[in-house]
Amino acid sequence: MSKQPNLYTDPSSDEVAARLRKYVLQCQKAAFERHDNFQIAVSGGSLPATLSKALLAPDDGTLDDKPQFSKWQIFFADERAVPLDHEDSNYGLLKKDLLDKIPPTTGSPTVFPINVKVLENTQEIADQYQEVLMNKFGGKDSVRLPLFDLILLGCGPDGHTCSLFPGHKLLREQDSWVAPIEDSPKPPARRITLTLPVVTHAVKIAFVATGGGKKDILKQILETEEGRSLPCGLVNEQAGDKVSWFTDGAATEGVSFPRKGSL
Ligand SMILES: O=C(O)[C@H](O)[C@@H](O)[C@H](O)[C@H](O)COP(=O)(O)O
Repeated sequence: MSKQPNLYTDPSSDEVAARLRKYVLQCQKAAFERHDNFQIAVSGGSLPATLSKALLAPDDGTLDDKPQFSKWQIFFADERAVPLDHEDSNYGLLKKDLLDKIPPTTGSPTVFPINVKVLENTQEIADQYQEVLMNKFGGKDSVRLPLFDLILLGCGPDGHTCSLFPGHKLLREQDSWVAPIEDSPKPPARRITLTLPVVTHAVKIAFVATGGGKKDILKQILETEEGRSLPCGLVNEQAGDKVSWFTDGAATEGVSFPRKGSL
């Protein structure tokens, strides 16, 4: 894939959230032209809080500026093998930061958490989550890969994304849609994650990275050869201009990769 990802840099995290809102709503509009719902996957980390700031801001009264939550289907790009009310749960985080704050009059998204009855077996959590995806996106025999309208991701300080970590064998997984990981270097160790082919197949992929703690890794991912083989770099390489990075000035200080102006 020769096309480059889109890099957007705004001065503050509030402005990042405002731009992210516009982008998500553009993706929603494009999804409604293809089908009657908006199918997204989200990660954990700081993303749910930024998403909440973006999506719960007052709208301008037009349909294009409203998240139509009742038509949203929200899946998890990765999840930790813990109960849904555990402080490490990505579902729990999304619930606290976003879902619980959506005004009931706006309509509620349909959310697809992991099956907590099989927590002791990460392979089984992954298999069951893959089955959830098969039901929603067509079985594995009828579609090669699920096609998310949008996947929203974070970027770890080592260049990981979802629960795909640098140098890990999971980066080579080609067959499964959802895979278990028992040795995540970021705690907790036991998780499930969408695989790289699923992530890069999505219609659009957005990374949100803010704060000075991200500047070294962003420079590496966007500007160096070795950064291209990190998980975030592989997404850039394989999905090209389907990928957009939403960053603030602190996260991209010293990064000379060309910025995009408007969305
Ligand atoms: O569940 C997880 O641990 C995440 O999905 C992980 O991939 C996260 O998105 C990054 O580590 C960035 O996290 P921050 O946004 O908090 O830096």
